[in-house]
Amino acid sequence: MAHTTEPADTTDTADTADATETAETAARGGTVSLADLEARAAARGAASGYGHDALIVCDRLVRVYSTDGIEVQALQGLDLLVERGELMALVGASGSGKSTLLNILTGLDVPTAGSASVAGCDLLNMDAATRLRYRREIVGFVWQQTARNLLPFLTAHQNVMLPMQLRGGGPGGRRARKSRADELLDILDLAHCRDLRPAQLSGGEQQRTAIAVALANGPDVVFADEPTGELDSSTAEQVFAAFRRVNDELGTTVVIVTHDATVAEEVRRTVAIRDGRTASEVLRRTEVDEHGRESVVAQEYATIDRAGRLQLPRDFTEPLGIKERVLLELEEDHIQIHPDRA
Ligand SMILES: Nc1ncnc2c1ncn2[C@@H]1O[C@H](COP(=O)(O)OP(=O)(O)OP(=O)(O)O)[C@@H](O)[C@H]1O
Repeated sequence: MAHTTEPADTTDTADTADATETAETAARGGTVSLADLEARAAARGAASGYGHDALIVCDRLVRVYSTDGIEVQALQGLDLLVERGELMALVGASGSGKSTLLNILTGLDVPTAGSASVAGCDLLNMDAATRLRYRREIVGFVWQQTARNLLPFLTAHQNVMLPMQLRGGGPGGRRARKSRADELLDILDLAHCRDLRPAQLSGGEQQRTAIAVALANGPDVVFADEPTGELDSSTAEQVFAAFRRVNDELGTTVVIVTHDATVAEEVRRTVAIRDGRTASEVLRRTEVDEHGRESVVAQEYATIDRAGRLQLPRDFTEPLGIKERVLLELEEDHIQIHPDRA
């Protein structure tokens, strides 16, 4: 086990840059206005802020549902950073808060407290027009149910064209839209399905067409909710391969949300959600040994939230009978956690 660290604070560097700039301005005989200083302070704040360069930033996200006077805390201060270009999965058991988080990230719901932004869009403060643009252009979706992804009376090609037509405009007009739809169907190995309707496609072809639809307007990120939930394992493997290709070839960030922990074998980073918080992460990387042999190494990390809390995974605590408290010992380069034997 190891823990993740937060991005290094860049305040010192920014301070030095400010001082240099101020000295240069003085040397040129100029004056530094209050507005200049305020703008620099704001830039410095943004540069050193939590997840300032991440594509998706969830900071202490809370969502409370109130029904008939009963409150359910679906998200309890969830922190999450996703970098641009990642292929990652969010995994959690039923009731852990996955759908609640997904609804917020896709602009369908707003959190009760905390902050969330995707590609610089503040999800708590979007007017109706911005929200519509966000859902059309910034994010793409692939849902578990095909009926939610594809219109049954349109061909695969027409389904991919539709989001571009709804958005309207764009360089090159209809001809450019048609060729983008063909290009996406090609990337997803669906050229042979171009003129077929969803009912004439296999389950895997339908979900790959759904990925092409999600990519039509060139979104920054595609969210996929249990995209392989209705597929057998070999078809599911093809769909994961399609996500990897899209991520590699188009650089689109992909976030897969699922209850199935085996998804960790299909993506580079898996973040586990438990009780409305991010709990741990699995990172996979390829290592090459001295004989040139490649092997995939997966390591599990516990996440430390913004308040400094660390959740220990149940598979670690249960065998040792760890319950209310643990004994901590700080060593030179690590921390030891012992069961409370007092
Ligand atoms: N509209 C709602 N009103 C009241 N409680 C809700 C509502 N939606 C979700 N919840 C509750 O919030 C918690 C998290 O639910 P959520 O649907 O986000 O979990 P999930 O991980 O997506 O589960 P599943 O995989 O079963 O869909 C659960 O306790 C759920 O009962």
